[in-house]
Amino acid sequence: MTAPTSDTVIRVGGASPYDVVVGHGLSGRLPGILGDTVERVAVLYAGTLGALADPVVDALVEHYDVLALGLPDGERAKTAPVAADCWEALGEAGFTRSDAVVTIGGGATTDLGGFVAASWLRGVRVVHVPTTLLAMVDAAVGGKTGINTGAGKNLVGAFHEPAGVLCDLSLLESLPREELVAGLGEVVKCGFVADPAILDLVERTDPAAITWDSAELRELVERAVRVKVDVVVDDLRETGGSGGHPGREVLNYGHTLAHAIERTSDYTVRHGEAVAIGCVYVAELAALAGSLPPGLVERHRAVLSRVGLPTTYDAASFEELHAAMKVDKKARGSQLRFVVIDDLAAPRILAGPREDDLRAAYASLSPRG
Ligand SMILES: NC(=O)c1ccc[n+]([C@@H]2O[C@H](COP(=O)([O-])OP(=O)(O)OC[C@H]3O[C@@H](n4cnc5c(N)ncnc54)[C@H](O)[C@@H]3O)[C@@H](O)[C@H]2O)c1
Ligand SMILES: O=C(O)C(=O)C[C@@H](O)[C@H](O)[C@H](O)COP(=O)(O)O
Ligand SMILES: [Zn+2]
Repeated sequence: MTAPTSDTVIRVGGASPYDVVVGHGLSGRLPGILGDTVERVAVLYAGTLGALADPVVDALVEHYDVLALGLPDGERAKTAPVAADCWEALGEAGFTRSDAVVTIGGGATTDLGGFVAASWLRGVRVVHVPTTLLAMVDAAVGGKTGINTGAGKNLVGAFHEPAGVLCDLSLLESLPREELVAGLGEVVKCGFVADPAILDLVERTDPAAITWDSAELRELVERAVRVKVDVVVDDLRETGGSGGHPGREVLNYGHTLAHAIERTSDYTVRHGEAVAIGCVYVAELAALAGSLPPGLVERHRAVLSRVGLPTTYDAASFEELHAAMKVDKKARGSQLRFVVIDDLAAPRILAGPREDDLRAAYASLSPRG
């Protein structure tokens, strides 16, 4: 299949509407999004990705005073000292409320850069240019920003919606295969909680054919972005859904265990890989609670492993992971809460599952039990 050449514009409604654009070669759209009241633009980019950031900076210097700030790679960017360095640089350059931030990188960069934009002068405009599949379908969209602390993942942050998101699929050409596969973890998550057509597409496509320039990848990106957009327009700040739907928390499917795995592995396990393991875990938990048929648990394993994602884990004991899960933001007091599904696209919250079930679900995917 050949991907369409025109851009797809997905509108995110709400109090501060913006567009997520999916296409190829999109940096020319930046001035139109930033507007002509902006004088200075800070480009916060993953320092290893200078070759991707340079053309964007070149396009911006024709219109603005540009401050380019290279960040540590990956999760090492999501720390308080890195945010503080950015605040210092913005202060020295005299950034005001009419100036703006552009982020270029994966989800770690958009999370850190989004947080800097949210906190500088209590909020300046930010446009995200995601360079990983995961950041295109998830991290750059929806306004969640944040950093990690010693106590856990994403524990400090803010909701700060971008002024625009440019998903330039051509930027994925240099993305290592294992990073593209990690992004599919969040895509498949969207398939289970909201859009089963994603699962059908992944199951009928040769995984090797899911490449940066394929029509299949583009359809997966657009479908996953629409899932996220539909959720965040109704529950931007994660205060809850209606009619039994978990609201924005649905996007946290698989994330309670995932974040515990990331933290206890010192972030050596990729986020998307941890999400894959976490999705199998909550499927097992839902089956133990009697709500998810065994066939759907196996479908989790099959579709995730088909694209090369892990569905087992043995690098930590249940006790270590259980302790780490307690700092999850969905927890209330000492009660853990999980997003589970009762069927495809039928999510709900499972509050306070029995510790025996938590342990048994882990034993089903780990020899460490
Ligand atoms: N805010 C949200 O809503 C949200 C949603 C999902 C995930 N996240 C966060 O996103 C982070 C994970 O994001 P990620 O998977 O993009 O990881 P990442 O940002 O760590 O990037 C992964 C690696 O890919 C490299 N890379 C990025 N783009 C590249 C390209 N085009 N070519 C070559 N190499 C490239 C990076 O340098 C890095 O080494 C986690 O911190 C997670 O918590 C946030
Ligand atoms: O946007 C959301 O809401 C999500 O939960 C998307 C997740 O994929 C993402 O990993 C997010 O950063 C997790 O948020 P957290 O609140 O659990 O830290
Ligand atoms: Zn995630």
